[in-house]
Amino acid sequence: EINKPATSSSNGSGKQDVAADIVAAEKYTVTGAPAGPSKLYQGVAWSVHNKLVDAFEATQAYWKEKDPKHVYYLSAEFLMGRTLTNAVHNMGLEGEYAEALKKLGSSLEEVRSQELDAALGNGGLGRLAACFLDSMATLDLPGWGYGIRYRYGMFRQAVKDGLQVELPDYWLDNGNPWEIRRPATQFKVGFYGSLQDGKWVPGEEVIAEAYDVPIPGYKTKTCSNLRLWDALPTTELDLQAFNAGDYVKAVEQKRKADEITAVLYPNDATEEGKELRLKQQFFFVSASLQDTIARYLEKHSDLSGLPEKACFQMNDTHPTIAVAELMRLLIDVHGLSYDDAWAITTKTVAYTNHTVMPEALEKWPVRVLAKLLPRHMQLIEEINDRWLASIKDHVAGKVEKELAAKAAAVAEAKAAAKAEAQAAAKAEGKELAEDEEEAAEEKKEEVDHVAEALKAYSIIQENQWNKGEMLVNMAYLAVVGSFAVNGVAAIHSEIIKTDIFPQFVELFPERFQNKTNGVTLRRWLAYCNPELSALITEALGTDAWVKDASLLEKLKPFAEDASFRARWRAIKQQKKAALAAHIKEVTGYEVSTEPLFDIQVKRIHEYKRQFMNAISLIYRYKTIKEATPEERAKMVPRVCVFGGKAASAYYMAKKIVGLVLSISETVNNDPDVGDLLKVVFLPNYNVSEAEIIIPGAELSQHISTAGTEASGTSNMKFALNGSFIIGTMDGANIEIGENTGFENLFIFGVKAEEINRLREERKDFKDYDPRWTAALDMVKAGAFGRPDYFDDLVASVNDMTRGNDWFLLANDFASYMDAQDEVDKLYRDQEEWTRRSIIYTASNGFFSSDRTIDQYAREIWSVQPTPLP
Ligand SMILES: CCc1ccc([C@H](C)CC(=O)N[C@@H]2O[C@H](CO)[C@@H](O)[C@H](O)[C@H]2O)cc1
Repeated sequence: EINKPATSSSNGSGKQDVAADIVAAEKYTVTGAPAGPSKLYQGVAWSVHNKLVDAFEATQAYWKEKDPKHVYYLSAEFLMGRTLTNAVHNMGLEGEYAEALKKLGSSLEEVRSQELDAALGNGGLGRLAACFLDSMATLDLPGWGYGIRYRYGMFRQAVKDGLQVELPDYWLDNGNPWEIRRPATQFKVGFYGSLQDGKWVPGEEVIAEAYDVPIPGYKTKTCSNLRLWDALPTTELDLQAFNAGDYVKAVEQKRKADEITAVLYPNDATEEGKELRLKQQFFFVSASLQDTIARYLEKHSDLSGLPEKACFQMNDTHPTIAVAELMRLLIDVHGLSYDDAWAITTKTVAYTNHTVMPEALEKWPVRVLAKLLPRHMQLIEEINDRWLASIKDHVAGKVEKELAAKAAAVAEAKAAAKAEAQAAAKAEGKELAEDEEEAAEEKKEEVDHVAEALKAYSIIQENQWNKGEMLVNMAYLAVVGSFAVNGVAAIHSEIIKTDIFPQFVELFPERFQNKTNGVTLRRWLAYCNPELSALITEALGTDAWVKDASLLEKLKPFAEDASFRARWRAIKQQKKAALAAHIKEVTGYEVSTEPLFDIQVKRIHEYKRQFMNAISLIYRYKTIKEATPEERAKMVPRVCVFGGKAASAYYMAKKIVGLVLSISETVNNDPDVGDLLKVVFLPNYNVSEAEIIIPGAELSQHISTAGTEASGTSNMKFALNGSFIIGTMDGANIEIGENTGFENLFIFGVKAEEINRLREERKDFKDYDPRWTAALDMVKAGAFGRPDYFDDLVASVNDMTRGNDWFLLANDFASYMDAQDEVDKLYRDQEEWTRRSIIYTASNGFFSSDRTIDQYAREIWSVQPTPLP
């Protein structure tokens, strides 16, 4: 079934003649591209494909036979990036392929840049899923990822006339050697239609076809799976319609199927609420659940055993329709009772929350859900009714207590008032009259209170911005339908308990956990920074740290060794040079490698405060312009790099990109500035760009308003590559500080617990830092061109009359600037800087996704490592 391009036989030594392999596989390439790196890349990729398939089949066959419990990671996004380097190194084939490519007059370095990124994700959430797959395979954990095979991934970002433009991501045009099409693995998925005597009769049906992407573990035979679903029409061409000349109708079904998996929604933290988005979510969830149940029933007949053999982890609320779909499959298709189905569902499904931003929490209008998925809406209503019924007494008890307390307070106040009035009346020699109907009023009120209080627990709730419209709160459905709920960093897991789900924590506190994020050390240190990795391996005398990150701790003593520091610094310089070359190639800007390389790369979002960074650079520019030669001589030069995509419909984020580009244009072409400051916006930030940028960084910025960034994962990648962090007490910055020692981080800004108060008071905020005002005045004065264009951006943080600056940039600016001065101060002492840079790498093995996944496996999934014999 699996298509394996014919490759050459072994060269008699049993050792596969990889070079011949590659040449043979080159013929297999789809594109017919002329000889050259891209064709060679295809040849290498297909030859690696074969080795992957062997490992994949062996693993899946073994797990099928052993039938261990599996975890299924349901995610609408998998930001995989490139595969070649990761696959060759994880399978320990780098030697063979380097040698073979040398024979063919090329190298892995040369061919790997021919590969297009698999950009099936927006940012943090999608990349985390990819790191998790690498760790699950490396830890030999039986598990699959389930997602969508988008035809077009995350848009490619280009810059035109100083603005972001979005271009389609034709990532499949040259074929995809990393997937295996499974024409035999297909499931029907229905939409719309109606309920006829309780049975759902879909109005539209498509076929979900599987594509398997082998996921090789590091230094293990285990090769797990990422199954992505593509949508096919039940009938490709409606010949009747065609013959009747209705050509549109003839291909209508195909068009409808194609649109489901056509494109990834490019929003990173604002829900769009488009019906097609829900269609995408249900499509991959239904196919994944049907697939898992079908494979379960191949070995088991009783579905009540499913929780022992499968666990579904929902990557945020995007797959949460799974709660209703599993109920439908168990009841409508497999004939279980509601209670049995609910018992199975709530023992099988778990939910991870990745954001507290209100605009990112999905709430589907009942109208939309009922139209697209009438049976599921019916089930969600039943789930909600039974849920509210099950907690009614608890809530009534609470209301009673609160009312009693309030009544007592009111009575006390009344009694006091009455005593006072009576005393006053007595003083004037008059009697006081009793009033009946007040008692009646109290009685009536009590009834409403319980109903009112229950609303706070209801999965189905009224839209507070559009009275009368009912919404399904997908996060509430996820919490009620899951046996475990976790946040992605310590502070975040506390915030979701206190701010997002307090009423649920009250009822089942044990369900709430924390699982601090992590990143794979293979891609994000060993493979993107082989030079630094070689030095670490040499120092530790082993490369075991790549699989056991806690061994990095042993690097600490080397920080005190000057010669080791010199080699460490030399490698950082090397990586800075590589980054500088990339900047030159992509932007044309020449940057020196002497300055401090200061990086902020992540999705553009107001809460991530790229704008505050930009304002600080305007002031740095102003300082340079006004400085005397003596002062300039003492300044620490900087190369400041920005990277990140703005969601295509996110107006303010696009303005921020525009401002950074204007600052870059102005500063970099200002002869007065020279190498003292260069500002660069690197377009199309993605996984492959990150692999070049992160090793070349010396300072990375994670400056979100405290309490807004759930975790962050680039902070971990920078820290592991010896790059300092300037940041707020937010997300995983805090745990990085705890591991690295806060004295080694440049922490600034208000704390999460102060935010609400400061937001209250922000309208009377007066003490603007003069550096802030000076910088914004330059923008308003047109120092960076098109002042009108930036007017509302400036107003968004500087005009409290318009109730702005929600993310408190003005509040944090002074301490941010002071922290930046601390950075300059330390950078002047390169020995101390390097010493601490080594401490960063040595202290943050905790942030390996192997540690994270090991915790999920033990504390949520109850899945055991099942390595091949
Ligand atoms: C409905 C649109 C939408 C799309 C994506 C999202 C994601 C949850 C946003 C996201 O990527 N969150 C990031 O997840 C990372 C992995 O846990 C965290 O490290 C980041 O802090 C968090 O912003 C929300 C809403």
